[in-house]
Amino acid sequence: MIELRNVSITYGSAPRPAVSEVSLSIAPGERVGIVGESGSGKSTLTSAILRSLPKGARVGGEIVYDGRDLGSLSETEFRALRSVGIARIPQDPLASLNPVLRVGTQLRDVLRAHRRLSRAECTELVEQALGEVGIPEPHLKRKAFPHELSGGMRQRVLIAMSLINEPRLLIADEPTTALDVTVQAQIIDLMQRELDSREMSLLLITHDIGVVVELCTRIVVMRGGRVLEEGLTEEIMANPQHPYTRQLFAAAEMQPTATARKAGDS
Ligand SMILES: Nc1ncnc2c1ncn2[C@@H]1O[C@H](COP(=O)(O)OP(=O)(O)OP(=O)(O)O)[C@@H](O)[C@H]1O
Repeated sequence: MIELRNVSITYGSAPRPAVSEVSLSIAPGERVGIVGESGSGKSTLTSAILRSLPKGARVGGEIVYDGRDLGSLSETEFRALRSVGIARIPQDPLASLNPVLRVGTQLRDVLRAHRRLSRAECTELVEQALGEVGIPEPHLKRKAFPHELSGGMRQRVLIAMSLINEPRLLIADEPTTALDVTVQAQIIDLMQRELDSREMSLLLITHDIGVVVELCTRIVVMRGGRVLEEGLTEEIMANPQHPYTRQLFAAAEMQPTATARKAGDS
């Protein structure tokens, strides 16, 4: 579905690339997690897929989506492809919602961006989407402004927004980082449920390998702009090759082999 072929990205006049020669493919329905410390190049990679890198950044290699090189599409072609094919859950719910628009209006605008729907149809779909992500009383909450909702509720709204047009690829960039620990667990559960009920691919970006283990079938470990290690989640958990991967497990307070055994037992 999406394939990165030897992708390197350099910002402006930076002396070395932020991302070096990364190759990666995601099949339909596959869930891939990219994990690595701050500065390892994870967000740069997703920005390249979404063509949202700052001016002056140079991208080498190819990013191919459904057989088309994204770099060769016009702005209009890319926008059309993106609105139906690729959606993103951003990192910071508050910064990503418009503070002066009701959440229902923001969801309706996303729906209407590429579908012709009556007002009543929009309202019905918006309420349904809010209900699905566990927002209580969606018929009332759709009229709320973002600041009237808790951080967890706002992240649920963004998840509803990213799913409302049924994308084929969902990109989630640190979707739980801005939330407190209990809410993080609820959002991971919600994402798990939504992923299980849809035929959708996931590219998850995080510094927390625990989140990847919960949600992804495959792990890609990045450091210094390069892929250090890649493999099926259970294989990497059972037998991490690189000391850095073991450090990530330690930072997430997970014992790779012991956790794998526990997961296998259940
Ligand atoms: N707009 C920019 N201009 C110049 N350099 C940048 C820019 N954005 C990121 N970088 C550099 O690119 C490298 C990779 O950063 P990136 O944000 O992709 O890493 P990350 O793994 O996503 O980190 P984080 O988890 O902190 O978001 C870093 O060295 C960073 O300083």
